[in-house]
Parts: sequence; C-alpha cells; structure tokens
Amino acid sequence: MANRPKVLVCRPDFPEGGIKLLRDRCDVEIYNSENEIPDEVLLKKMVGKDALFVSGRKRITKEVIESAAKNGVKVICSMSIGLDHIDLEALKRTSIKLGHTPQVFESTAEHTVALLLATSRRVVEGHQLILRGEWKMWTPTFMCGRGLYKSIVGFVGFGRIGQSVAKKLITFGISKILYSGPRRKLEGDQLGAEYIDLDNLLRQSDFVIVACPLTPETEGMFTAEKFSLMKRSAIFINTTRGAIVDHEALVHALKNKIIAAAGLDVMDPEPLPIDHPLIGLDNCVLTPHIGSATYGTRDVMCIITAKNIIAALHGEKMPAEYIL
Ligand SMILES: O=C(O)[C@H](O)CO
Repeated sequence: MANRPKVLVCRPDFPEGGIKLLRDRCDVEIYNSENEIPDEVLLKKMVGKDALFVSGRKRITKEVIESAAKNGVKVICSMSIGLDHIDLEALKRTSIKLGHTPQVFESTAEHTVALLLATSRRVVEGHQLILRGEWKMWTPTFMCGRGLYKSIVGFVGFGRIGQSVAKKLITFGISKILYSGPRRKLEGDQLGAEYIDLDNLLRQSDFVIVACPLTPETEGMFTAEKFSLMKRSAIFINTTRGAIVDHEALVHALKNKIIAAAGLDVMDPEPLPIDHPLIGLDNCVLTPHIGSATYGTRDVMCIITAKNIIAALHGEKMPAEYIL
C-alpha cells in the first residue's frame, strides 16, 4: 500500500507480537544481525525511514540523531525503561519524538528481590561450596547470612521499581523503609517510608538498593566515600545502571569488608570482562543485566514499543512518550 510509514527495526530478534503489530500498519525493514547495528549502517539504513525501533543497548549518539533529523525520522522508540543510551540533549534540539517502556517494571523489581535474597542468604556461595565438595558438617554459624526480617532497607531513588520492591519487602517483615532522591513522594508516605538524605540513608540501612536512573546527576554517585558511610554489615544491590557506581571503589569496599556483600545485575562495563576484579569475589553475586528478562515482560515491552511508533506516526497519543 502506498504511503505506509517506514520503520527500521534495528535487531532481528525482538519478540514477534510487537513486530507483527508494526507490520500491520507500517513497512518494516529489519536489520539482521545479532550484534547491535553499527552507526555507519544505521546512518545509511535510516534514509527514507519515519521511525527507528532500537534496543536499550544501542547507543544513539548526537551524530545519529542529527542525521535522523535531517533524514526526516519522526520518532525513535527504545525497547527499554532506561534512556541513558540516547543523547537526550541532542534529541531535545530536534522535533523527533522519543518512546520507551516505563510501564514494565515488575520483573526488574522481582529480580532485585532475587539478588537481595541471593546475597543476604549466601545462595550462590552455598551452591558453589557444595559443587566443590566442601559441605562437611554443621556448625552453629555455618553459612550464616543476614535476613530481611526486621531490617532497614534504603532505596536510592524511589520510582516505580523501588516502590514495587518496597511493597514486596513489606511482606518479609522489614522494620523500616528509607528513600532518598530529588523530592519527597506521596507514594513514599503511603508506604510508610521515610524520606531522608543520601548520607544518612547509607549510615542507617542494612540493605542499600540503587533504584534511580543513570543521569548526569547520578553518574558515579557511589564513590569510596559513600561506601565508607555504609554499615560493615550492609548489602548493596544495583539493578538499574552500572555507571551510577564507581566500580573500583566497590571492589575495594567488598575486598576490604567495608561492606558485607553486593548483588549486581548491572555493571560498568557490560559485558563485564572475565578478568574483572568483581568476578570471583565470594561476597558478590552477579547476573548479566537480566532484570526485565522474562518472556512475558519482553513481549509486552516490544508491543509497547510498536504501539509507541504506530501512535507517533499516525498523530495519536503515544502510550509512553518521554517528554524531553
Ligand atoms: O532499561 C531497561 O529496560 C533495561 O535495563 C534493559 O535495557
């Protein structure tokens, strides 16, 4: 059909449902490689396209954005919650719309709880100990960890993911929820959470959960000084973005028992090189950025991304436009 909008989908492996929706309303070209599309290919393929469908791993640079604007691209939609891979300042200077998938946060919240339990109850350490044949006998303190029950949990950032984790943890019988961030929130009051400055949150919390986006303000915010404020028994969890944390400082804090343990789904860099000092630490549980990796969530993320594109190209309200 003539005049159907043209969309470049930048990976071949996005879930089918969303791609089918797109095909019903648009002409779709799919870049067919398991690696993220290189910029020089993207610059060529975007010519004549109205929309770009990208993953949360494809860096969208100023050069790509300027070229997209020149080529008449009307909307860029990322199948991700986070938008730190996109040069938002450059995008702001264009009329290109931006879409993402903030409605989908429950899987990341679940995974945050999984990391909390895995680190506090030493699940991976215990598993590895058995594999090494080192399970010899019971002693009163054998493999003791720390429970969530009656603990103080501090959230650095308290958006949808943090609030969802907090709701889940209330059922574990935690004693107090603290949160820091740019402002006190009504949802925090409703959950009985206390709004507090970051340093005091770090001093008081048994568990510190990074639940804020990566922005120029949060980049590198977890320095050696911040780790030194935390309790020696504290457990640090990050499921948002690795670059919020100074990883050298984190390794130092874990090796020197300045904090007890860390559970990380996000790191800097990703993928983490096999010789990275975080690998092999008994008190650090690592997962490969799989917070949102359930089949159901990824299907929904793809459908929202397709709907964002279709709406933007048909002059309708996007389900999740990021207003710059
Ligand atoms: O932002 C997200 O949705 C996840 O981290 C995947 O990029």
